Amino acid sequence: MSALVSVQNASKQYRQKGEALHDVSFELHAGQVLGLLGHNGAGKSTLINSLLGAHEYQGVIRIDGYEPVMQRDKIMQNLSYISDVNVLPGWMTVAQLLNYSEGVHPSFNRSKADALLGQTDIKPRSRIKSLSKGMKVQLHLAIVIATNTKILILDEPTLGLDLVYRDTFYRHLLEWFHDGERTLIIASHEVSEIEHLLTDVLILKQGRTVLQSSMESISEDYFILDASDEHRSTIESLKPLSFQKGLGSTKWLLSSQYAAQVEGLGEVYTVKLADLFLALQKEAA
Ligand SMILES: Nc1ncnc2c1ncn2[C@@H]1O[C@H](COP(=O)(O)OP(=O)(O)OP(=O)(O)O)[C@@H](O)[C@H]1O
Repeated sequence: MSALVSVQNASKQYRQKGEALHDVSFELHAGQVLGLLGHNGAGKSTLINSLLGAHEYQGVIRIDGYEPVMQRDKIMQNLSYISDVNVLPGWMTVAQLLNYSEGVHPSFNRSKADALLGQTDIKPRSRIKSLSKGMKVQLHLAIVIATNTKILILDEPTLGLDLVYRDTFYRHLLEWFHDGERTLIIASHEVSEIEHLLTDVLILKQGRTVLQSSMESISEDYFILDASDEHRSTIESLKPLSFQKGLGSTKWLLSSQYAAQVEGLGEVYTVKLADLFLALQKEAA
């Protein structure tokens, strides 16, 4: 099965800023959900804009076999993008946008879009600019779902949405995702919110990859040890990635290569992606 997204040694230099992305590589096949993580300025949007063909880059990128800048019309048939910034045309009504989508996308399933919107408070006659932020995101997702896209990129999709909207958004997203041969890239700062959705993770810092792994390997490669402070110096010699002090004990984030050496020293827990994300941001600071 060929990759839906293939990125080899992608780099990007902005004229005024210098290098914002350095030598990033990954591949995504159907069924994979990649979490693209990094603090502000890490290079997430730069990478996404390269995938969308929005700017020139160095390296080789293929979206469903097509090169994003030269073959943008081709990639847009199977690639959709939802961001926190409002990209829907505010002057249109919901019905006009659906008519338009039906006109430009041959595979657009109007009855699917109508059914999804029927579950929301969004009315066909409403102007898009009069919708709340949460409603706009729901509308955008309904259009993406009805367009039957293969590759979806989400850039902080739920920023500013309340918990109920977030929950509905991710529920619809997952139902749609599991209903076809698709891949998903989710860029976010909200690690704990998306952690359970991911199959893979790519963490960037200052344009460079600091962690690239499947979620399965993360729990195999790292663990948390909650140990009494009498063991502090033993554990410190094992190069912990981070630690969190509690009352009389400390939680250490350790690499699995040291598992045998700390046996019996305390309680062992599975590592959360959020712990690892924070530790790596500090470590490489
Ligand atoms: N159009 C541009 N021109 C010049 N520099 C840019 C441009 N866009 C981004 N940068 C710079 O490139 C670096 C990476 O920015 P980018 O927006 O890709 O990060 P990000 O991970 O998406 O951050 P955030 O989470 O804050 O959106 C930053 O130092 C930023 O200032």
